[in-house]
Amino acid sequence: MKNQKKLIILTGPSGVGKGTVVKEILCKEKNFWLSISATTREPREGEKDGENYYFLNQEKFKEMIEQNLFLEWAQFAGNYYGTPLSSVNEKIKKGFTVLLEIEVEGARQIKNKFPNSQSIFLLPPDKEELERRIRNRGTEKEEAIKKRLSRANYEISASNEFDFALTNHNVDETAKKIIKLIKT
Ligand SMILES: Nc1nc2c(ncn2[C@@H]2O[C@H](COP(=O)(O)OP(=O)(O)O)[C@@H](O)[C@H]2O)c(=O)[nH]1
Ligand SMILES: Nc1ncnc2c1ncn2[C@@H]1O[C@H](COP(=O)(O)OP(=O)(O)O)[C@@H](O)[C@H]1O
Repeated sequence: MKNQKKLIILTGPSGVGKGTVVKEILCKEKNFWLSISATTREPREGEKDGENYYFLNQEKFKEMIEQNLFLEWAQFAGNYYGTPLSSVNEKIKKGFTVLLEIEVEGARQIKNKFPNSQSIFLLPPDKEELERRIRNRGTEKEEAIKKRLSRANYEISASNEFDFALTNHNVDETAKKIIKLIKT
């Protein structure tokens, strides 16, 4: 992968608004492409295989790890998540700016492998707002919410490891700021 500047990492705690902001960015920028990750977590209502994620069982996920088919992978809140290598390579070759919406461990792996990639950490306005956003989203059971919130402290404390840290107050403004960072 030569043009690593076209590889953008968007990270930050669960519920901060990564997915929402990425959607807004993709609406505004037609030359950007969001990598579709593989995961062992159960699909949420309305999520489609091959669209939101590739939903795999653990056996298949581990097989892919052994075959070196992931650019990075990590465990998060009891499940595996990973970025499939081949589609990212293909899109970069075609000239797309590739976005990876991933948690902190995977973000570190990408930073180490591709020093020219750009990394952006999204922060919540405060902890109470983060919890409100996760709860109001209404997609998780209490146990999964607790796991995500307890992980959030650790993730937020890693925010200074990344190239930029932005507070996600407003979706449209955050999307615009990220596009500007990527393009300058
Ligand atoms: N390392 C890594 N993390 C991922 C990947 N795909 C998604 N994630 C992250 O895994 C975490 C959990 O994702 P998800 O279960 O969809 O929950 P949500 O963040 O609460 O919407 C989030 O921080 C995602 O950004 C991936 O391919 N690799
Ligand atoms: N700037 C914002 N202000 C208020 N609510 C937001 C904002 N960004 C995202 N949200 C809401 O917060 C919840 C979590 O957002 P989501 O994009 O799923 O987060 P993540 O992908 O980081 O887990 C969603 O219900 C979303 O609509």
